[in-house]
Amino acid sequence: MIELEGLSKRYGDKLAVDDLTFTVRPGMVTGFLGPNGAGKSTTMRMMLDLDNPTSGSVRIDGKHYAQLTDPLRSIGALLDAKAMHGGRTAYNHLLCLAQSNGIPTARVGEVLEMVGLSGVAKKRSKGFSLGMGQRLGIAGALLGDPEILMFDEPVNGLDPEGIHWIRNLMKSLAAQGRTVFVSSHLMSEMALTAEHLVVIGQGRLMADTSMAEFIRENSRSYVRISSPEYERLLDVLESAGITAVTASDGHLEVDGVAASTLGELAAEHRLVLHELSPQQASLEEAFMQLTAGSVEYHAHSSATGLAAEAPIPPEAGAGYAEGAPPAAGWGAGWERERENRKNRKRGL
Ligand SMILES: Nc1ncnc2c1ncn2[C@@H]1O[C@H](COP(=O)(O)OP(=O)(O)OP(=O)(O)O)[C@@H](O)[C@H]1O
Repeated sequence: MIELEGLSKRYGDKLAVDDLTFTVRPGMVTGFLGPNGAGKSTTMRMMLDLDNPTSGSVRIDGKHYAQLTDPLRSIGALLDAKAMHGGRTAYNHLLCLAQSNGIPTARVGEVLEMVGLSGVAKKRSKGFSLGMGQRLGIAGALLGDPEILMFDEPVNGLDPEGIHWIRNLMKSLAAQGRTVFVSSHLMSEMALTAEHLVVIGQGRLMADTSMAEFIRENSRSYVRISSPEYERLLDVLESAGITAVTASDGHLEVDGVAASTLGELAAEHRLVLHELSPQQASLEEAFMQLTAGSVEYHAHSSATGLAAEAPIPPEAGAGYAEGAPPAAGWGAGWERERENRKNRKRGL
């Protein structure tokens, strides 16, 4: 278990980490998300005592990092795969780590085998590809067979087979009851790997909740419905008091009504339907929705004619941090369209 309490880090006038309090629990993969510059790496460095907090504390299974006798036996981490002595062979790099943490030499061969680097064990790591470097970093994290593992962008540079491997590795480590804390910008990957999420923006805690809850709270779910009798479908829906919005591809989108209710309504009016499908947003959409107000570095999209939605306050739900920065309105366009339709109906 990793416990953060009031953790803050200031660099000059920049508050990189702002009063973070959360617990990373064993038995599951916890994803650590945040836009660029949100403070993820700084937080992870403080967890490993590589940076001193300005205030607050981190406890690793109840102890400060400095109190751990052989740290690699308690917490293994992959932070920066390039942060190793390139002149050393993969084997010697791991051997040095093992010897400084009282880990038996035999474990070096074991972890090299686990990460698929046995064949290059005697090669200097400076000749390694990005993916090989990541694998060596992961071998270092696994070396002490620790109960807690932390990975910063572990799939960076890995090929599809490598990504699949690390995903299964993290899940199996968590299934063994270990604490697994992982940051990644690859949302699709995170959605497949993490069960719980901690999200930060501008150094502040924005969410500490389950993956399912996070997506549910930060996305719009609706039903796509289409019929060859478009106008009649619209009339049927309107007469039932249901607002539908026409999507750019000509389908109708209905918010807040179950697909089964819509199907029964269509059947009652002998309407042929070509599509009736409930839609749920992805983790990526939910993440962008929550963090839209806290993104520091973003490209301008004026060249493409795309415009961002105006921010509206998020609806706070369970697990959401008080005072989290405002998110852009996921349903703002939808609400506008609903108003327009009402106005058209009133002849405005
Ligand atoms: N050593 C440092 N000195 C000064 N400022 C720093 C230092 N390290 C980080 N920062 C600043 O602190 C903020 C948080 O940086 P950090 O690298 O922790 O973010 P991150 O969430 O890991 O970002 P990314 O996703 O881009 O890796 C940034 O504004 C960064 O510029």
